[in-house]
Amino acid sequence: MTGTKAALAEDLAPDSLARDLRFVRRIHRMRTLGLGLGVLPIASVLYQQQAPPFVWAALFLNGYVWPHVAYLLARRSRQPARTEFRNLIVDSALGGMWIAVMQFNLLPSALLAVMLSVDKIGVAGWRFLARTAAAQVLACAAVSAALGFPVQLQSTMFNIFASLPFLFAYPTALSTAAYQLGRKVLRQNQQLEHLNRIDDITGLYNRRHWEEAAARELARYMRTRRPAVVMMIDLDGFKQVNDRHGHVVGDAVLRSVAEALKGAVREIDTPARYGGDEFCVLLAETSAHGARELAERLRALVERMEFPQAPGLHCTISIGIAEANRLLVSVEDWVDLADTAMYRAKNSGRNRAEVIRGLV
Ligand SMILES: Nc1nc2c(ncn2[C@@H]2O[C@H](COP(=O)(O)OP(=O)(O)OP(=O)(O)O)[C@@H](O)[C@H]2O)c(=O)[nH]1
Repeated sequence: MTGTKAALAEDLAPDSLARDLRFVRRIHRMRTLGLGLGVLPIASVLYQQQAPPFVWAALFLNGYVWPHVAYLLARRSRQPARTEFRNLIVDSALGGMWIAVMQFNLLPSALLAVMLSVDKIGVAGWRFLARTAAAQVLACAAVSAALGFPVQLQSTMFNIFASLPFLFAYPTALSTAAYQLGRKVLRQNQQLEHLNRIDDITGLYNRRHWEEAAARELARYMRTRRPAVVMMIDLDGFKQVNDRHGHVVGDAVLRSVAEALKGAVREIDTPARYGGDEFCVLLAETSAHGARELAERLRALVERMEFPQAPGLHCTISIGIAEANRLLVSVEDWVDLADTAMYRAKNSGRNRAEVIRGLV
């Protein structure tokens, strides 16, 4: 597997540890920033309340120790993502607790409640928010009840200033993370789309991609009457190669022929694996005459090939060539024509190229 393919497979796997750990790291960064800055508005209220030292200690632990504890818990867990979701619920509960301790001081409390909601939606949507909000409300109600339901809504200028860094920095960081995630998904979709068009064994384009390219070329031919050729190439007696030498050697033969094909055609041509032991090439701006020269070169190349895994093995190919003509209605017609030429080559003794002429 190529690096890209391996990374993509890992990301798309239903249970990928590496992906979970990336998720845990992302949450750790957001939590460290959010709590680091979230401490400021809470501290401004505690300062005004002249809170006792143990409350300050609790704030310090929550703001600067809990992010690292949560990270370690998730990292060491067998199911890091699941543990991280649990940590996020704890975050919300602790947030609810601080709202009660601040006696619902309006701006810091609203800020805390909003930030703890938007990041949950960003991580896992509205359903998850419902769970975390429940934890937040319960913790808030319990602590407020324990304190005798004190309410002091008014926010001072000091509270407002202390809230500003959190107010600006956290949403910015959240939207940056969401943007990066969106870009990544887009990139992965593009990679997937590309991989869906590549043949695994040979690395050539597959039939799906090739047929689309051939349809475009046929449409171009109909508009411009510029020559174009479809070439079908089939290995001779490939079943025997597999039977005698095994499928690993068979695959190596397919790869070698694909390499020869890639090396022989021009940038504007489209070689592909049509399926099984059959290859196809779309040759733009090429007449049947030019295609025959290429076919001959290719035929000679394959005939001379040697395979270290199977000394003494020699392979040949039969090639059918069909130029585009105005009676072609579809790519299938064009392929049929080239296939007919290829079967003629097989029936005439193999290891040769045949051009089909005229409008069939
Ligand atoms: N190793 C390998 N073999 C494949 C693959 N795909 C198809 N084949 C084999 O290719 C062989 C094609 O055989 P046939 O279509 O009968 O043709 P042939 O033996 O080449 O005979 P002619 O075409 O008449 O010369 C079959 O044995 C398939 O199993 C593949 O990806 N790898």
